[in-house]
Amino acid sequence: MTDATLRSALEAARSASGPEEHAIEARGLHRTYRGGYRAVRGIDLDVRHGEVFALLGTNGAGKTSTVELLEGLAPPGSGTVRVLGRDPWRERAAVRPRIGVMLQEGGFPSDLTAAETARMWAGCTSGARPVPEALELVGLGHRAGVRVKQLSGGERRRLDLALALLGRPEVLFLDEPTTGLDAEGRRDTWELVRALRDGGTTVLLTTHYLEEAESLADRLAIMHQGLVVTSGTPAEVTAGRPARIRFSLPEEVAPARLPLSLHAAADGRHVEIRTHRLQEDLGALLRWAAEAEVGLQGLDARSASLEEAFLDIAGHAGGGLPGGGAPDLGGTPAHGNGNDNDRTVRAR
Ligand SMILES: Nc1ncnc2c1ncn2[C@@H]1O[C@H](COP(=O)(O)OP(=O)(O)OP(=O)(O)O)[C@@H](O)[C@H]1O
Repeated sequence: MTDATLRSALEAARSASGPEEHAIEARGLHRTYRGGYRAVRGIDLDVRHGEVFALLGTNGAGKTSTVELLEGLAPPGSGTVRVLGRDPWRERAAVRPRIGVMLQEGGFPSDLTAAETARMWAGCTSGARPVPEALELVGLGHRAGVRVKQLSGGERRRLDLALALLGRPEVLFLDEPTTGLDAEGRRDTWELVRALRDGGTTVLLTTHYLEEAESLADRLAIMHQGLVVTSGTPAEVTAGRPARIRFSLPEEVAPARLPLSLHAAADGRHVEIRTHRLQEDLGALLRWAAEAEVGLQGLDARSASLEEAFLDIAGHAGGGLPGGGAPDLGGTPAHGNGNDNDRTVRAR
C-alpha cells in the first residue's frame, strides 16, 4: 500500500467513524436537578477539532450545567456526549487525561502558594508541563511564591487556568475564564486562547462578555432556558439583524419632531432606532438635525453586533430572564427577517 492510499484509507476510516469528526458532540442532552428543575432541555452541539467555541446565554440559561455534562462531571438524564470519540462520564479514565477543565470556582487550599498548588495538581497529571512554564503561560510566574489567599481574584482565575493547562490538553473547557480579570488580564487570556487554538487545542468556553465571544470564537451557541436558541459563526448569528442608532434629544425637542420616515413613535429624550437601512436612516436623521438645528447628544450608530443578537434572543425566546428581568427590547423579532422596512424606534 502506498503512502497516499494508506492516508486516504485512514481518512475514510476517520470520517466514517463519526464521533472523531468532532472533538465534542452532544445529542439530545437533558439534565434535571434533584427537586425537578430541568436545567438542560434537549441540546445538540458539535465542536470541531481545533476551534474555539463559545457558549453564551442569560444567567441561569444552563451553560454550566451543560459544560459539566461535556466535561464528564455529571451524567446526562438522557442524551449522549462524546469527547474525542468517547463518553466522558462512562469512560472518564480515558477522557480525563486528554482534557483540561477550568471550573467557575477553583476552591484551592488557601495556605499553599501558587507554585505548591500547581505542583500538587501536576502530581495527579500524567505528562504534566513543568510548573514554572504553566505559571508563566498565564502571567503568574512572578507570583509563584505567593499564597493563594493573598492572590487577587483575577490572579486566582489565572491559577485556575494554569492548572487546566498543566496536562497539555487536547480539549480545554473554560467556564467564564475572564470573569474578575482586568482589561489587560482579559486581553492576555484571549491571546493565550488564540495561541492554544493555533497549536491545535480545541477550546470550549462560556462567557458573559459578548465582545470576548465576538473576538475569540470561531463558532458559538446562545442558550436560553436550557435550550440552544441559535448557533453558528459570529457573522452567521448577526446576519440579518438590524443596525442601531442611539442619541438623546435636547429637553426642549420632543421625539415627535423626528422625521416620520424614522417611525418616530418614541417618547422620552433617549431614542434608539433599529434599522436594516443604516446609511439611509442615518442620513435622514442628520439632515433633519442640521435643518432643525437640533444637537443629537451621544449620537452612536453601529452595525448589527452579537449584543443585538443576544438581546433579541434573551428578550424573545420564550419569556424573561430568570432572576434578572427581561430587558426592554422593542419590537424586533428574534430572528432577523431581512425586511428592509423593518424599523422600530423606542425610548430607553
Ligand atoms: N445543583 C443544582 N440544583 C438545582 N438547581 C440548580 C443546580 N445548579 C444549577 N441549578 C439551576 O439550573 C439553572 C441553570 O444553571 P447554570 O449554572 O447551568 O446556568 P448558567 O447559564 O451557567 O448561569 P450563569 O451564567 O449565571 O453562570 C439555574 O436556574 C440554576 O439555579
